Amino acid sequence: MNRRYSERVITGLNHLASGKIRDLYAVGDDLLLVASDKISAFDYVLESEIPDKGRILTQLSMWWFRQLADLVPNHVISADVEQFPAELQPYKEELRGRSMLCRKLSMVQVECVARGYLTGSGLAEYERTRTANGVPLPPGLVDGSRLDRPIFTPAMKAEVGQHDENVSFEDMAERIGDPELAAQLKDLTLAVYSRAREIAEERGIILADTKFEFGRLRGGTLVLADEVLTPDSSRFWPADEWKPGRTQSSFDKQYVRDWLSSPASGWDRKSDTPPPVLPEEVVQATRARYVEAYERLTGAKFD
Ligand SMILES: N#Cc1c(N)ncnc1-c1cnn(Cc2cccc(F)c2)c1
Repeated sequence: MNRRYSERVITGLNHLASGKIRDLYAVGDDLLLVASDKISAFDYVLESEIPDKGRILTQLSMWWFRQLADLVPNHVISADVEQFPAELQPYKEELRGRSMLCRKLSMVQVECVARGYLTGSGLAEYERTRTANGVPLPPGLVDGSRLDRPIFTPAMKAEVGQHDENVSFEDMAERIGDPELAAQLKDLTLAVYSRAREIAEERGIILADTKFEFGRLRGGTLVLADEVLTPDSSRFWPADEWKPGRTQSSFDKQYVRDWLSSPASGWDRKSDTPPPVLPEEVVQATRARYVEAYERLTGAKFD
């Protein structure tokens, strides 16, 4: 396992894997997803942590799973540590609010991305070919353009630390060897994104794009996995600052990006050096943005 994350791993639990921000453990036949307070920016996982980020994003995921339950089943058993198995009870204060006990799935090896707006890797391909994952798009689109209808832009999962490979729908269908499943992934991804985008826009937040992961239960049912519709798996933009033709302001990471890009940080993004520790005021302002996103979307106070 990558040494960088070793200090985060809860010794005594059966650790399976670590992503940049989260850790995965085996608990009997189930899995435990634990979100840290780490934050990434400019493709680096920063040394600084954002207090409560793991709890805020886990509780946001749980809220979205409940909002979407009529559209798609999900893998969550419980996010209440009081209901966790006995072997987890010694760790319950460390796990409280930031962990989800989930059913172990046979994961579909596709990152199911829905885009309602053009930016990032989708924009880069469009600027070269006027397509996104091989899908022709209208002329004249710019960074942040809202698409007439959301598009499905799948990616094949890459090794940790590498970027996923954007592929066409047809290529994805061939590589998973199941055209029916490919069509189901596309339909579900677009339906769930469309519902979530509406909910977010009613609350002044643009859900520009998002990445879903799906897996199958033992009986074959396709369910929504991983975390969903958080600022780590999606691009959240403040709707009142949206202006196509420029880089949009990130709802949650703009303070971090601006400070790291400013002379105050002393950091050169083009250098191979990792970003410096964040000033406390940037940490606290970023925490406040995560709390604001949670409270505006769910209508509940974060406590
Ligand atoms: N969700 C889920 C899931 C499931 N319900 N069943 C089987 N496998 C997974 C699963 C496998 N990789 N990941 C991503 C991942 C990697 C590293 C750390 C993380 F927190 C998360 C998720």
